[in-house]
Amino acid sequence: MKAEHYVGGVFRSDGASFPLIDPANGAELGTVPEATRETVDDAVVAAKAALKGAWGAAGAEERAAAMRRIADGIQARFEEFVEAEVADTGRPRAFAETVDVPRAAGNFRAYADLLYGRPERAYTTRIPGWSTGTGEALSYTVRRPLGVVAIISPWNLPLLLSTWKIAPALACGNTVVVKPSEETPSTATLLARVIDEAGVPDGVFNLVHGHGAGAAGEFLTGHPGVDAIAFTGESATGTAIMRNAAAHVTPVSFELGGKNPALVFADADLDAAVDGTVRSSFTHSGQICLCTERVYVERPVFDEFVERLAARAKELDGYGPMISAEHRDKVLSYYRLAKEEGATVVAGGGAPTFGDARDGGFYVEPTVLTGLPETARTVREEIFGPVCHVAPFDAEDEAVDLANDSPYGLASTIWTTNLSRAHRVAPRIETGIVWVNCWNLRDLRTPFGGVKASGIGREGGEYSLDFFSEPVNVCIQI
Ligand SMILES: NC(=O)c1ccc[n+]([C@@H]2O[C@H](COP(=O)([O-])OP(=O)(O)OC[C@H]3O[C@@H](n4cnc5c(N)ncnc54)[C@H](O)[C@@H]3O)[C@@H](O)[C@H]2O)c1
Ligand SMILES: O=C/C=C/C=C(\O)C(=O)O
Repeated sequence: MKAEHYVGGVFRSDGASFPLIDPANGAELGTVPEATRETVDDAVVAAKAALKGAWGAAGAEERAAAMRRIADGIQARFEEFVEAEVADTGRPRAFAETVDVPRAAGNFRAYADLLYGRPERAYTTRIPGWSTGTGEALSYTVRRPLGVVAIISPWNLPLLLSTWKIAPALACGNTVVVKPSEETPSTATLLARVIDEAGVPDGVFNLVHGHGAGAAGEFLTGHPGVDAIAFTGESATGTAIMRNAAAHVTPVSFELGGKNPALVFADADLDAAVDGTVRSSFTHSGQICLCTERVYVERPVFDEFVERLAARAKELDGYGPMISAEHRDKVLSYYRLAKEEGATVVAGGGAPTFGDARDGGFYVEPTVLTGLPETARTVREEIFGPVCHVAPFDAEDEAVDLANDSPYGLASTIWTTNLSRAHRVAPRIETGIVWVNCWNLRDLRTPFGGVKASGIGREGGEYSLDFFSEPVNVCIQI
């Protein structure tokens, strides 16, 4: 798979290039072109021009039809997408087959359906006898595209998370310039092929590859021609982008980091809670922003929960690597820090050896820790690996306080069979998403996003359409 830029309907690979590394064995997969300031500028200019062309004039039905063709195109190249995502990330094949690729196609279908259901999202209000001016008026609201949207995505769910923004942006009639993570350029390049083949007008979808700080990401988010920025990634990167965007007061939608808590009450179905926490802490080797890194367990079931979770963590096999040597080193540095901070390592805590090609890859062991104070860096900072710290609690209020004592607020999970408790506790947790007796169960129409350092705004269903379009009120005096 050769990574290429796609600008104004043309594939090109100008700029210096950098190597793409297979995280499963450390081998070089190919090279990626690094977009220059000129490449980014060309992309923004092409996107701006496309707003004035056929795409700008297209009705909702036409845009929805184009998005369905894109979904069909992803489906038609299903195998290629799976292979590209597996090669870039080292993730288990089944994960790409059941999550990444179907969800990417699903993102385009979901927003095509939403769009077609309510074509122009126009609301009409006539309120007799009410006006701050003179006489009566008819007001109606039209939704206008924002213009050129910059989409910056991370490496952990490359295709899923970029299409989660591309689809609603296109649904609302915007044009986009996408910069995927430098670690995972391949499925974005394939998507450009699909969009090219789907007959979407030139310049509507543009793709530039490259790094973030001081490079393509920064050139794009600081570009005066960009009308909005949708970003998923680390909270610190969000700060840098916001600073850059401030120069042009560019609106942002941010999905950032987390340090997600799970609360296990003594009345929980313990089998389900253990099973759920194995999934929530270790799926994709903990490299999902929604993964649990803090588990609080009511004291009567604490010992049994820890013992069972640790046993399951030790049995895990077939898991994927960290995305890069650098990220592997970061996660291992937290494993060491945890020990220095006084943790008891009840499972994992190091890097595995396999005796095969994987030893050249970037693997770490699924790890369960206990015994740390809440002030420990290991308990406060996002690690983004297959690791959780488990601590006991004695009362419901204490559990809520522990969950909320974090700079982050993305997702949480409550395990209880007490219905009243579930409803009582859920709204008190300061996270954008609260799951009860489940994890990562996603209805694409629901609001998705975080509070505190975990993000700004919500995406999903109508919430995405609200971000990616601008309500304009038209008032006519009668
Ligand atoms: N809240 C969510 O929905 C969500 C989802 C997935 C991942 N994440 C978070 O993403 C992080 C992991 O992903 P990552 O390591 O790729 O994140 P990252 O912030 O390092 O990079 C994300 C993207 O931003 C670009 N970038 C980096 N610096 C930039 C800059 N100064 N200006 C413009 N662009 C820049 C990168 O090139 C990449 O494309 C974790 O913190 C995780 O929690 C959040
Ligand atoms: O990494 C963070 C985001 C995850 C989102 C999903 O898994 C999803 O939207 O299904």
